[in-house]
Amino acid sequence: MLDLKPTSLEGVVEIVPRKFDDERGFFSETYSAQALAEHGVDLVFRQDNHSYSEVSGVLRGLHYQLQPRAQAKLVRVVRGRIFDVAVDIRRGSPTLGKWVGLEISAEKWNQLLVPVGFAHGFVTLEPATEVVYKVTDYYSPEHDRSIRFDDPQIGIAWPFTADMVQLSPKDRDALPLAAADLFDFDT
Ligand SMILES: Cc1cn([C@H]2C[C@H](O)[C@@H](COP(=O)(O)OP(=O)(O)O[C@H]3O[C@@H](C)C(=O)[C@@H](O)[C@H]3O)O2)c(=O)[nH]c1=O
Repeated sequence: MLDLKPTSLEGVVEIVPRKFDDERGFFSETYSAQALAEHGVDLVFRQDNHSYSEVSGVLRGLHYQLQPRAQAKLVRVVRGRIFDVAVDIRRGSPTLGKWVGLEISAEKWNQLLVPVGFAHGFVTLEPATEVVYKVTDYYSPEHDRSIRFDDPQIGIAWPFTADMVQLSPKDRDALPLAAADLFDFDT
């Protein structure tokens, strides 16, 4: 049982799994292929990822893998909070370059589904934040790409200014959208 909420970008959806609280704590099915299929989401996930960020303001992104190793992602937070972002990077898409961002947290128990064709990134809003996400293909460094998180052409309203965030060297050297390898709209 889960709730599916559309966002302003078609295909990017917020998912809220049911959570059963009781005197011991809670129980929740955090992923059910069947429950997602009932909502028309038919994906095969092949890898689970878990990242830990020590401080608030750690920004990872905007990342994607090119075809044929593209990944859809199902993102959740088991500790702390993030501002999670998906950007449409499909050439020919009516929403090319548009972004959607929302808070994903352990407290809200929500998830973000980022389809193939979108770049993904997040910034931590609390220290010791742990993000756990499923991806539909294996990591492939040759296909791995990063787009600048602060590309003015995209204009993401991050909750931190660029001088406040902590980036990896790869993300510091990322290309703007205009210079990036994109997807085709029909992929
Ligand atoms: C992403 C990834 C990284 N690694 C390794 C490579 C590197 O040595 C180390 C850290 O990698 P990165 O700096 O790319 O990690 P990170 O910046 O956390 O990358 C992640 O960011 C978020 C926003 C995403 O959407 C993910 O798909 C992924 O790109 O982990 C793997 O072994 N498997 C993987 O799937």
